[in-house]
Amino acid sequence: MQVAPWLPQTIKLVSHPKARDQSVATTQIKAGSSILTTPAFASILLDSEKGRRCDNCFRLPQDKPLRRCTGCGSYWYCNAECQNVQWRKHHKRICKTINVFTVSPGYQALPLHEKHDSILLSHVIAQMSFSSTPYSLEDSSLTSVFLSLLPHADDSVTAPVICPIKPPPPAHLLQTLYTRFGNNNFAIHSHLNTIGHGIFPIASRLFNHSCLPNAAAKYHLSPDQSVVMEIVALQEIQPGEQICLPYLDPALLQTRQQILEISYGFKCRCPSCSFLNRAEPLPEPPIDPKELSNREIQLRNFVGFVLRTGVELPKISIETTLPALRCFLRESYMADLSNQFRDASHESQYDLAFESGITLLSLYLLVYPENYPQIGMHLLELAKTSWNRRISSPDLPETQDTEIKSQVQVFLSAASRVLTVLGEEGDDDGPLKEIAVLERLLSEE
Ligand SMILES: C[S@@+](CC[C@H](N)C(=O)[O-])C[C@H]1O[C@@H](n2cnc3c(N)ncnc32)[C@H](O)[C@@H]1O
Repeated sequence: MQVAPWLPQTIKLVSHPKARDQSVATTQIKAGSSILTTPAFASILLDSEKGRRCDNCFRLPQDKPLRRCTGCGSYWYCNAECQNVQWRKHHKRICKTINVFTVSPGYQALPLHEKHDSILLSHVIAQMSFSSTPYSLEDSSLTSVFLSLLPHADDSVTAPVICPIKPPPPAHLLQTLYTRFGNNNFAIHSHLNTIGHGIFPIASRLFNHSCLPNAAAKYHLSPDQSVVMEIVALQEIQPGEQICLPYLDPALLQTRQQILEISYGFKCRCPSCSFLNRAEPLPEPPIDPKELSNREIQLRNFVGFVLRTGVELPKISIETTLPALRCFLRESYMADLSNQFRDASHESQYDLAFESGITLLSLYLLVYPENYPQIGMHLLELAKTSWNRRISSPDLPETQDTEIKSQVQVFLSAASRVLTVLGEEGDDDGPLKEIAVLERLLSEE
């Protein structure tokens, strides 16, 4: 069988009973290794990021303010290079029409996510119009891989209106492209904040979903370039093992199965979903505050995060959750706990923040797979909370101060260990840099 030129050597495609194909490792892949690096076929910034970031490379302004396209005033760039790259890629075809289009009733009537889809589809069509044979389906390898992707299971999805482009595309092309959007496109993020949407056809072709993924996507924002996606192994992957990505946040414990069915057209059978289905109906968390607090202590002991320097994070699977603790496997409980931790940290209620923060960490360790970035980001938040407690109480007795200082160190080293697996990504000043600054300040004391 001929091997596609874009297939990384560490992967082979084999058939999957429900998802056409699956990618399996041909060799052992170490945690933190790069599995695939692939450029965006097309991308758009979220509305909320327009004017804040460069429309080409998605970077925040560096030393000078962004320059606005003088033609339409609706696209912003860091410099002439980025503007030229995007002009040649698609902007030349839409610069004159985009403003009239985005105030038109047809565009205005679209819900926000379809507005994003409409602009992304406009970018794809503008790109394809530049070909020597406009709208050729074999135009480039990314075009043909994109068109080979599985369409959305619901064939009633209809393409939104797009910006007028000359020459006009054949009507069926919009629909052919759009039926691949919902179940294939990616949210582009920087340090877990979504900043845009993009089409990365090779990654879509290769990776199925799991709520316990062994790999994750990160994005590189480099000067004068479109966004590049990198898929990184979160754990050691054995030869023959399927490589999966999370299509959504696995902490959406109750809604994720429905979202996967509606948006992606499949029932998730990962070990975590199978366990949750078996565990239904979940018991309610205790109403009595004392009883709730005791049960939370039981949860923290069960997961076994111990605040000792150099401690390894416990490896624990959701499937082992004791019946009495299953009441906590609710996304609403996790959301409330996360708000409680954030509010208590902001309001300097450090005991409450510490307790809810450790309970939340215990749940993250149960729900997310090993080295999942959310775990590392939360450990960094815990470190910052303990840090703030120290600096806001200069008169703490020395033993207590030493204890909190060592807490900060443990949280920082655990955060660093987790986040180093995914590595640097997104905007320049990321969590790994923050950790390095805090570690330096601690060591200089
Ligand atoms: C991004 S594509 C994945 C690539 C696909 N395996 C292929 O051969 O092109 C997403 C589609 O793959 C299928 N899929 C992905 N993960 C799945 C899973 N865990 N179980 C069943 N189907 C899945 C669904 O049809 C989904 O809409």
